[in-house]
Amino acid sequence: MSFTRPLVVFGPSGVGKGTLIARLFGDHPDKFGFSVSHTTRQPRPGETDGKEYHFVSTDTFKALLADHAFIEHAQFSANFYGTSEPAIHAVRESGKRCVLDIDSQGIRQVKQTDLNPVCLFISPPDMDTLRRRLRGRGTDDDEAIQRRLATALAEIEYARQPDTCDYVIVNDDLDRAYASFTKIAFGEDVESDVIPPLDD
Ligand SMILES: Nc1ncnc2c1ncn2[C@@H]1O[C@H](COP(=O)(O)OP(=O)(O)OP(=O)(O)O)[C@@H](O)[C@H]1O
Repeated sequence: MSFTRPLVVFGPSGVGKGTLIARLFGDHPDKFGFSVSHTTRQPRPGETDGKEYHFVSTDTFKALLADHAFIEHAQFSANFYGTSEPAIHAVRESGKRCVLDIDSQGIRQVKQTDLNPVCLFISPPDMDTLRRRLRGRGTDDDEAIQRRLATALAEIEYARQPDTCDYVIVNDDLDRAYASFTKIAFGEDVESDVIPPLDD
């Protein structure tokens, strides 16, 4: 029964992962959830430890990191963020399916745990569409877009390796992609798309 397995969604920046996940969470708030990350940043007013984040000191974070507690971690400005295996299990224990939006580095690590994730690659129909979505989103300057596109090529290459993906969805038409995404999220066995050439 794949509904209980964490759903790992990955794909190049700007392909539409966040859009699909936000729509799924909006439509089914009681069925899906993100895991609660650890962070060294200070709580903002209204934030509760264990709810938005597990707030920890830098020393504690580094000790957890040394103990291989995180399946992925990142640093943004001076703050560390990490996703722990127990935090992912906790989502399932609350009766929801855990959805993870992580990069290929994180996936390699998740695959080494006993989390047994379902891996879903969201592919652009072509690279020109990806470029246009990144520009259209308006959150990055040209240099940042170039960096995201360079990283995209590595993510796509990883996705093409045998045994990386359980499913592929080409995010061409959003409603079509979302219909497949919903089925996979609910554990239905759908026919996977094929990653296009992406050589433009
Ligand atoms: N099928 C689609 N057709 C047209 N535009 C889309 C489609 N899917 C997403 N978009 C648009 O593309 C842009 C990028 O989408 P989004 O931010 O969800 O990407 P992402 O994969 O989550 O990126 P990141 O990894 O950088 O967070 C957004 O402006 C979004 O509205």
